[in-house]
Amino acid sequence: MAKTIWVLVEIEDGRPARSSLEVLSKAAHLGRAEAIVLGSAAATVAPSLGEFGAEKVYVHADPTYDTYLTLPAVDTLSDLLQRQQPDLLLFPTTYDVRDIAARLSARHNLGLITDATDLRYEGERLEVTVPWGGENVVVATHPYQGTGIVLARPKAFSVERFEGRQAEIEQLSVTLRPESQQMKILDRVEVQSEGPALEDASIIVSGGRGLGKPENYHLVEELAAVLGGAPGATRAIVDAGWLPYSYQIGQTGKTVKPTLYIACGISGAIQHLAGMKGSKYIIAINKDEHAPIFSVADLGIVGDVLTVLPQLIEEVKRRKAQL
Ligand SMILES: Cc1cc2nc3c(=O)[nH]c(=O)nc-3n(C[C@H](O)[C@H](O)[C@H](O)COP(=O)(O)OP(=O)(O)OC[C@H]3O[C@@H](n4cnc5c(N)ncnc54)[C@H](O)[C@@H]3O)c2cc1C
Repeated sequence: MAKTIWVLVEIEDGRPARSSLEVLSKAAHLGRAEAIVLGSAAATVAPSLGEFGAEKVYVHADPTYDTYLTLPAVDTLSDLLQRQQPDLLLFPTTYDVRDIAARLSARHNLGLITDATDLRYEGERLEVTVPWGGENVVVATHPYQGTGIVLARPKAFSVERFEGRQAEIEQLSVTLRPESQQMKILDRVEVQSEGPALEDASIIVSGGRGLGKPENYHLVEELAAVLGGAPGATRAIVDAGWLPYSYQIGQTGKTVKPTLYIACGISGAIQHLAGMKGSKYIIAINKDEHAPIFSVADLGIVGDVLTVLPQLIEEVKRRKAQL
């Protein structure tokens, strides 16, 4: 029998978030995909989800979900889980959803596998692929019967269209508990940046501690700008306060998959590689010819970033001027 897979669909700017649609498309290939959409824009978003693979959508269009952090969503999903037992909750890895998944796992004693890059059913058994440092992966499963939870990495799956599919819509009637309205969102602050977002950029120029000091990071920004890409960073320089966390790429930062990733003064620690080694082409600039980053690079430049970057920027500008 087809597996029933629930996907929690987040809303961004009144539309379903891309990371949710990626996971919904995957769920539709694995079995019967059912979406849950919560918040003031839920009723508007719900009808479009059939096109992305949902066969059924549970809707609760209540603004409380927009105002309070995660707990109202956890309550609603918990109520739904008590009434129905899907085979799997397949969720995108985002800040809120990570929190929701952890709380559901604890409340209902459900197995939780995080950081998935792929999953499939082998008969009744779910096999989840999880990167495990360097070139290694592990295949994990939920050993017990019943619902399991998997959090998938962003960009692990593509968004697909299921032409003509129309989802059945069920309005949830849930009473939201006042005791779950304790963490109120006071303000939403959008970090202003020019050029494409890191997650969407097809070219990323990323800087590390090899840049020497924060004032040199402008070289990374300049190269990203002339190439029409986005600037990124390692945790070392984010932790050092050079840049906000939104720039961090790696295991505890963003996972990116651009066509071209240029690593400048980055050693290539496994935690950094975890977030960028899916890039199609990697260029590394490092003065240490034995730096681990060269093991994943398609093109390696052994040299001082402070010398190489200005030359590269000038050369790109010169060639662009000739176009
Ligand atoms: C649990 C955990 C999670 C982590 N998560 C992340 C994560 O999400 N993202 C992440 O990035 N890191 C993460 N880290 C940290 C990671 O282990 C490394 O410490 C970090 O990636 C190193 O950053 P870096 O390459 O900028 O610095 P370094 O490792 O110090 O490397 C600097 C490099 O620059 C080169 N260099 C120096 N001067 C020059 C120059 N003038 N020109 C050219 N090259 C030069 C050096 O040869 C060296 O290779 C995590 C660590 C842990 C324990």
